[in-house]
Amino acid sequence: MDALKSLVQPLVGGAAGSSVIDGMKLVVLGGTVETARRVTFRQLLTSGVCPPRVQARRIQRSYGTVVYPIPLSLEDAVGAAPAFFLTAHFSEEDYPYDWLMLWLSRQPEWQRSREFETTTRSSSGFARTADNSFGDEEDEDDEEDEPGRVKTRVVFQPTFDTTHTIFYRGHWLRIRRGRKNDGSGCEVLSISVVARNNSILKQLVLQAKREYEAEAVHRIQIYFADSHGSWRWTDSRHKRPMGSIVLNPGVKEMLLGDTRDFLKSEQWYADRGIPFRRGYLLHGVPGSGKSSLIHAIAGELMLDIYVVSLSSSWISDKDLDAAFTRSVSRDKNSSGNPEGNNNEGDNDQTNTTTPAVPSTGRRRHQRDQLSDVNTLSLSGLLNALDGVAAAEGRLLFATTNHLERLDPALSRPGRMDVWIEFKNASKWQAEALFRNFFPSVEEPAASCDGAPPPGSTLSDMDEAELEGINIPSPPQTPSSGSSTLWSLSPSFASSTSSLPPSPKNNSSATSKSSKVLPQFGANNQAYLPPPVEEHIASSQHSAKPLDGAKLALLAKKFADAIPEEEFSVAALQGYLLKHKSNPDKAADEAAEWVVSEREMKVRLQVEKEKREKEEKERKDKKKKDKEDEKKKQLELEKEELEKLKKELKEREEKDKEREQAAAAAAAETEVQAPVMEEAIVIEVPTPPPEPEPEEQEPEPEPVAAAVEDTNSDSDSDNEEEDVLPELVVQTDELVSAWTSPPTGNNRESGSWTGMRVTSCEIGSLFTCLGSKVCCSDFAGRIIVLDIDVHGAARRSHARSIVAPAALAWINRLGSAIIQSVFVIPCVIDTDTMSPPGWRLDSRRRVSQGSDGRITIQKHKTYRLTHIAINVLNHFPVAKADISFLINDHNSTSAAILAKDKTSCTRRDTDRRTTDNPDAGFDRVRSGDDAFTKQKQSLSLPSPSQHSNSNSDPNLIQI
Ligand SMILES: Nc1ncnc2c1ncn2[C@@H]1O[C@H](COP(=O)(O)OP(=O)(O)OP(=O)(O)O)[C@@H](O)[C@H]1O
Repeated sequence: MDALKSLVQPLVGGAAGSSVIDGMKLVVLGGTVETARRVTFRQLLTSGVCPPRVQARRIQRSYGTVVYPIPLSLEDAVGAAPAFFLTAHFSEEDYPYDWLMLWLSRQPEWQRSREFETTTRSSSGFARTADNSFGDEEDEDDEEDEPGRVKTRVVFQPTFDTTHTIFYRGHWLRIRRGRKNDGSGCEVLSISVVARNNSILKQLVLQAKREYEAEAVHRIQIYFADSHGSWRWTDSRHKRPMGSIVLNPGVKEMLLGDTRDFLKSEQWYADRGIPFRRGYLLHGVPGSGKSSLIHAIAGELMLDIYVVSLSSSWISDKDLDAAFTRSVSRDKNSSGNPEGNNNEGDNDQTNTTTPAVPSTGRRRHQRDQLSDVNTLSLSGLLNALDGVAAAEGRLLFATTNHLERLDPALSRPGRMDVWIEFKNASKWQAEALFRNFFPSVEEPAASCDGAPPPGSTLSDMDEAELEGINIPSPPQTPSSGSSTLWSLSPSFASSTSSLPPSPKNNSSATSKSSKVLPQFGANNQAYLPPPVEEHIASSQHSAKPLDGAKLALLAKKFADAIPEEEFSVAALQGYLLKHKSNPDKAADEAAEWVVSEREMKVRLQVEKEKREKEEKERKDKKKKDKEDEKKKQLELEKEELEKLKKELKEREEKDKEREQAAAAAAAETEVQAPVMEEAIVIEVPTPPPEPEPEEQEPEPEPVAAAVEDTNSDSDSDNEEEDVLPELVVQTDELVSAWTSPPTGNNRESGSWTGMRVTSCEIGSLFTCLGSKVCCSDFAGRIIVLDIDVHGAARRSHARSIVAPAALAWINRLGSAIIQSVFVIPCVIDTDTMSPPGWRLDSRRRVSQGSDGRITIQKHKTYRLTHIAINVLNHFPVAKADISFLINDHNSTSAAILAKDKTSCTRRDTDRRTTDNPDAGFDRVRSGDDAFTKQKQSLSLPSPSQHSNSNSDPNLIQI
């Protein structure tokens, strides 16, 4: 200390120096004590006496509590300086960030930052109002005077991760802008201060909030419900003065009185157990001021507007309910930030009296994809309006143009307490509108600055907190301070977005136009100025203020010309806007406008009717054409059916004759070849046979016997089918199986396309095939439709229904491109055999080997036999092209019948043994007596006759 004294003494000298020395003593002493304390503390931490977290907490406690969530890390705790600071962090996802940014933007230290960036972020409140903003140098003068011009203001702000020091109320604040480390990129403002407690930070936040609100007090914030059930800030609008709304006398006053009374009556409602909600239903013609009135009332009551558009594509019961139950209160205990947002839980320390404008960050952090399905139900809407969880303390305005379409449940008292009808403009309204529209020298133009109601004061608490703080313009709060104005309107957005230039703007425009500009030639003496040309005179953008008498006269003239309740106020406003610089013209031409509007209305009506008529005619014609086509199709099908029936009948008769002839022939040859008679039966397939006992097989007789059995007994086949596995396939698979390209060398023989259909309504089968399968897919193929007809259906059914239906389908496909189609309806005698659905018969295989041979494998030969017969007789199939793998005795008949074409193989699985796999194969040679006789008895058509061979009544060949 003496050394220090000796150093300082010469500098300060004498008695004056002693006080300085004392001060320095104090500093050195304080520094020593603090250093000792820190060293001790660090030792405590590093010694591991307690875990770091606990230590950090202890440090936090020992250094005082923080107001806002402060991630006081261990590093902070052991670091040199941060341990002395109280630090508050403000995320851009929360409103205080905006308040503070606005406040900071007004601080000279902030503006003097040597490292700064610029932004034109106009959506955030601070950017609109920041003092350190600048515009285009050249335009600066004009900015004030050009209403409606979109001003692009550029705002200075210090860059990220730089620290700034600002002096505030006797404290140095260390302020740093940074980003969150959680990957969100969210901006964070950190304010640190050396202080004994957090009150200085509290005061700072409150002041920033007040200033922010003072900026926002002349505006209304508009929020829209988004698809996540949250409120999304959409816009901030100037308040609309109540005086600019022209409604029949008393309506506005009543509504305003009612809303004000409601807002004051929370206790009254609570005492009586009535939900503290009030609903207003504004209904009537479009453009009559419903949305405008809501806007004006919101401004008057200092409330924000939350809009739910029921026609949104995404809206669902859940979303609506979520939106309606969000806290959107202006209550001072609420942040105004809808609860349940991303930043839920972050802001329980904030207090607010007005909702603030969310920053771009909040919009940036949008969640999942939007759904685009409107699933809102009436019950969902009713529930949202006054369900158990429905929000209280809100005014709900619903607007509609079609009252009659509303469900009575929706509009009943309790949900919609006050109904107001909006009509087209009366003469009285027309006059008032005219008066409102044009400025008068006597009346000041309607102000839209939304001056706060007198008497609104700061709350006591806030006053106490803010004692001594200089607040530029005190914000206004609603008297009740706890309500929100809601608009349930499909049209609010559109109507509010097209607000006309406000009277304020008009007046400022007027003042600009009336500004005295330097007049060239004003001092001319020799020549008088030429008169202003008419088109120049008429190009003025705003009218000169009129004196009261003239305005009254013009307004009356205008109103006289406007018919009672024929035009909407919006329409009148549109007309007046056209003449906004010329009130005389507006009044004079009103009658003319009415006439032209009427004419246009008539014209539009006529056009509309014409359009509707044409549309109706077109629809009728389309309907009629469709019906005709359907009728035609039905007739065609009916004709075809008739034709087929007739053909079938003829065939049956022929068959009968042939049967009789065959029977006679069989009787004749009974002794020599009893088999023949049996073979005849093959012509008319009947339910499959019971396989003959093995021992009967080798005899020539069993061939016929087996065939006979095929016709007489179907039950055994059914059992067999039941046992055999079936492959279930989807329709598409089936279709693709049908349409898969032919394989191998099949130019001569054609390729086979086989399908077995079970348990399917025949009509739908063909419809399905017709729609799914392209005709060309069948080109060059031999198609076999092997259709099992189930249950009670019998052969006759198969013939009369299935065959014609198939034929009709085949006709539609276009037989030209198809080599041949065989339809083999067969009868199966059970109802329950197959489960419903499409099935591909896995037991049947039609395949073609690499050598071009077609192999058909099937367990029921009688049908196969017929296929074989027809194939062999109708196609120039090369010898040995077709072989049949048949596992029962009837294969013989196929083999025999095919014999003149090829050396057919019959494999009798029953007789095959492991030792000799070929044991079951008999070779039936051409020229066999048995074969010849069978062939004769079947009267099979020769290959040359294939185009019109109808020998088998169960085979329909195209
Ligand atoms: N009664 C009125 N007083 C003042 N201006 C009105 C009135 N009615 C309509 N307007 C003007 O007409 C325009 C449309 O009005 P607004 O959107 O409020 O009508 P709306 O009844 O809500 O129509 P919609 O039912 O089609 O939504 C606004 O620009 C508004 O200024």
